Amino acid sequence: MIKAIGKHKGLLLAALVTMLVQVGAALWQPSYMKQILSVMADTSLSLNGKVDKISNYGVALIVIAVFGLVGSILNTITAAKIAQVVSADLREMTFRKIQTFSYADIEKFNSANLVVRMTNDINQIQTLLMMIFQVLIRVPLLFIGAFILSIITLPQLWWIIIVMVVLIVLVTGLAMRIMGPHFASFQQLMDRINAIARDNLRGARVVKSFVQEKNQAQKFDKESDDLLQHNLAVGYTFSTMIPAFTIISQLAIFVAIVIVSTLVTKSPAVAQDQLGGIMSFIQYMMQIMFAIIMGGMMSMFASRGMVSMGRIREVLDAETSMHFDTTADEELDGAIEFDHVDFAYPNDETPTLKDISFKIDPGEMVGIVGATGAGKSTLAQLIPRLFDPTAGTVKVGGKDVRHVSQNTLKRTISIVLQKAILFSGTIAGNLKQGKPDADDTDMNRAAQIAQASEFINRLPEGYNAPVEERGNNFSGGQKQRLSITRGIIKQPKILILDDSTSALDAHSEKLVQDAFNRELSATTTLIIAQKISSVVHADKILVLDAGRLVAIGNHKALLASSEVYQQIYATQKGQED
Ligand SMILES: Nc1ncnc2c1ncn2[C@@H]1O[C@H](COP(=O)(O)OP(=O)(O)OP(=O)(O)O)[C@@H](O)[C@H]1O
Repeated sequence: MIKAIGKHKGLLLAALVTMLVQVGAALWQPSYMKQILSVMADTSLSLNGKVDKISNYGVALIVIAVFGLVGSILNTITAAKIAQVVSADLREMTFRKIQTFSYADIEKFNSANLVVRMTNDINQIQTLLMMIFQVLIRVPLLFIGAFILSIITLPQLWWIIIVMVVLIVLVTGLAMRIMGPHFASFQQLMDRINAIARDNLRGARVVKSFVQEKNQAQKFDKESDDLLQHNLAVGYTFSTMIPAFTIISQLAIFVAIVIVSTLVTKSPAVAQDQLGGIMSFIQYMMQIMFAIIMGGMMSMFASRGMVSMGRIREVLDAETSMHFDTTADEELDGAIEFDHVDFAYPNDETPTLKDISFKIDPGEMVGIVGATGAGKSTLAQLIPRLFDPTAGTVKVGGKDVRHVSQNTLKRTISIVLQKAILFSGTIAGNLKQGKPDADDTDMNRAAQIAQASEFINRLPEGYNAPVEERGNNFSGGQKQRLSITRGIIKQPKILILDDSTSALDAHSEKLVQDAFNRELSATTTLIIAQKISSVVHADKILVLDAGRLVAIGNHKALLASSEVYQQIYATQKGQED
């Protein structure tokens, strides 16, 4: 953060200078008030003499006030600018950092939580920065300046200032103690509220079809009411704090006036000076009170801002759990090898994969089957290094994936995930995520294999057709075909299809498979499938059961030897019949 602020030295200086002008003007004004009142009470001056002097002081007062006003406006503008540019820098730094996170890092933080950090937490920091550059230096300067000047103005009343300061500090301290814990809860509640809202909106179709609106609303209301309670507690404390300050200051003013009147009555000789002084004294008292209140407010925003700053620092300082070798990019073949691989998800104690070993030769078509939750997707995600195994090694082209460059892995492997995720933009934009320099020929070739060209060509804008947020303007099957197109466009050596034809009808699925056999015969293809019919022709089938590889072989061999495979086959056959 200091680095981010340090980049804007010119603005920092401007904020400082304008703040000093503002404080100077505020502290200077009361002394002129004192002069004006002293002139009025001066019996030795003629009326004309008094008018002349008062006019001069009046002009000086106006000039100082104008300086103060201009200083204040410019300070607000510069403070706002610093707060905005620094928070924009922080937001961009945070986003860039998140882009370097591995899949495991994102899981660890949780994506809703990261969104809150990039929005709400950055806003809190922006407010804090604005406060810092408007009041941080102003508060102590104003406090010390007004304190000294008030005592110089009416030395007899020093103790009133001390008593007032002690009382205000006590009230402010008490209020902070009451409000502090509520601030600490704000951010956690915001995380929870955001997570509910995000899940609800993302899963809008599920919510509607299961008529879950009421449940969702109740869940949301509970968290929102919690937040309300904390907000109310802060509000109530705040609303008692302000009248308490008013009472303290009015009492102090009252006592000061009573004492000055008594002094004046007792010794009229000093009346002129005392009377002039009381006005300035009251103004300084107000400034002291203002400084303490501003200090209190500042510490309130600071406590919220510091929590947010801590949360942003956590992201910026996070060591990514995955480091890629900086070795030169290389050409790897499509061989895959798992050697005694164990894997447990972050924050999960029980391993999802246990002691998995197998070899796949380049160009083979391999099926992976197993009951739901057996670990098929997890196994596939270790090949492109979305996660690292907790034990054992995963090799691609004969090399441990931890010792090849990220670019090499990206070029060699494509994974088409179970859930077809498209980004808003155009079809071409989405396909180019697979190969940035893809031309029309590349797109056409890939789309034909994935059986997507038929519906893309029917769209008036073809490859430039718009894709809405999360690809919502396409059907499930179309989204899957577009994802497959994106996966094969770069002609990878290894293609992993994680249940990626599940939304296609049997005929379309057959067309995709035939096209794969024809066009991608040199590509190692891993097909994770729910249906055995999707992998019967595979060279090999891996059978997973509760995280273990229980059998490996072709369909015929497995039917003869694997009990788990026989069971799956029997259930599915029953369903088909
Ligand atoms: N991101 C994750 N964090 C923690 N646990 C996970 C995560 N993803 C999956 N799991 C757990 O790992 C196990 C294996 O999940 P996986 O998705 O690999 O199974 P699968 O065989 O592909 O299932 P399906 O056929 O239903 O897709 C499951 O018990 C699941 O709960």
